[in-house]
Amino acid sequence: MTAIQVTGLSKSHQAFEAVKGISFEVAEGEIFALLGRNGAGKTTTVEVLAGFQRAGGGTVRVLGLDPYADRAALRRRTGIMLQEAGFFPDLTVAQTVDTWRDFTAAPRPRDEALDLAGLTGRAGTQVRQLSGGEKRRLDLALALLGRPEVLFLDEPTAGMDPEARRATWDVVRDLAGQGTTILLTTHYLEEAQRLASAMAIMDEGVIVASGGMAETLATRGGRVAFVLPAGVDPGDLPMPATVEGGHAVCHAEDPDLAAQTLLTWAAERGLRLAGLEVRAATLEDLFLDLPGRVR
Ligand SMILES: Nc1ncnc2c1ncn2[C@@H]1O[C@H](COP(=O)(O)OP(=O)(O)OP(=O)(O)O)[C@@H](O)[C@H]1O
Repeated sequence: MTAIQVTGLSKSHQAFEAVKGISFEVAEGEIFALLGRNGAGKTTTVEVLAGFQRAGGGTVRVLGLDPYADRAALRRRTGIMLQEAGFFPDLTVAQTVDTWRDFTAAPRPRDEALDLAGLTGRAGTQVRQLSGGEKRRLDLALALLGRPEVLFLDEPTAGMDPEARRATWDVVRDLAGQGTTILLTTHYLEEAQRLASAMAIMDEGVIVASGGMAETLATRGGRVAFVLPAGVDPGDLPMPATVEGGHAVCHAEDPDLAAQTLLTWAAERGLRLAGLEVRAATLEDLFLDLPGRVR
């Protein structure tokens, strides 16, 4: 079933059209990444989906409801983690969660929410003493309190260290595994690639690429890189290559086959391909290939 449906959505801030007629769907239980450089229109889209702003044009449905007109009904079924959390700095983490629990129907127990967000050891800490990444975790704990069916995460791991980021990925995956639909925005392409099964890349208010993550990347082939052996001219290689910092890079539809061809070619000449790296296309490759280098 479709959990989020966006059809021809547009939204202006005063005279500025931040979102210009975008369409996409997110299936129930799916993790969907909305990507794009600063100012692309991601947060505006999330704010419309969360019912904070009314759609300017087009239609938006979340769990079959209009997020703006039906926001009271949807608030009980959705969770949101926005970029700027408005916490009370003097409250402790536990007090903050308890305050939010009072406003949440059938909330999770405080300890469960803190545990999910990796904040168990910080329950007694004042919010003002939390690091930036810990504040993001507190935000996540609050977004999870109501066991939402749909969760909006706007840059959920910004400022987190690699360990906290990975722990958050596990939480997000577990939630999706339990059927929660998750729409996230992120500037960490590795995060999007690891977590999301579908994505849309926005630029200046429009979607410039979208589709299933694995399918989209599979159509882009991959690359083989190695240290260009001394005395070898890139033109001598059995396939076109670019040279970046002494490394030859060959793009190929089938990178494994390309690596075999290169290794055979090298063996016949008694050459070694040091630092050989074979990999499928990444989301970063996709971004770099987009017109105008969307980032
Ligand atoms: N309240 C507002 N008033 C006027 N312009 C706004 C407002 N909110 C956003 N904008 C503009 O709309 C455009 C889209 O902003 P938005 O926050 O949706 O982008 P984003 O893709 O989320 O960017 P980022 O990655 O930096 O968070 C930007 O050019 C921004 O300056």
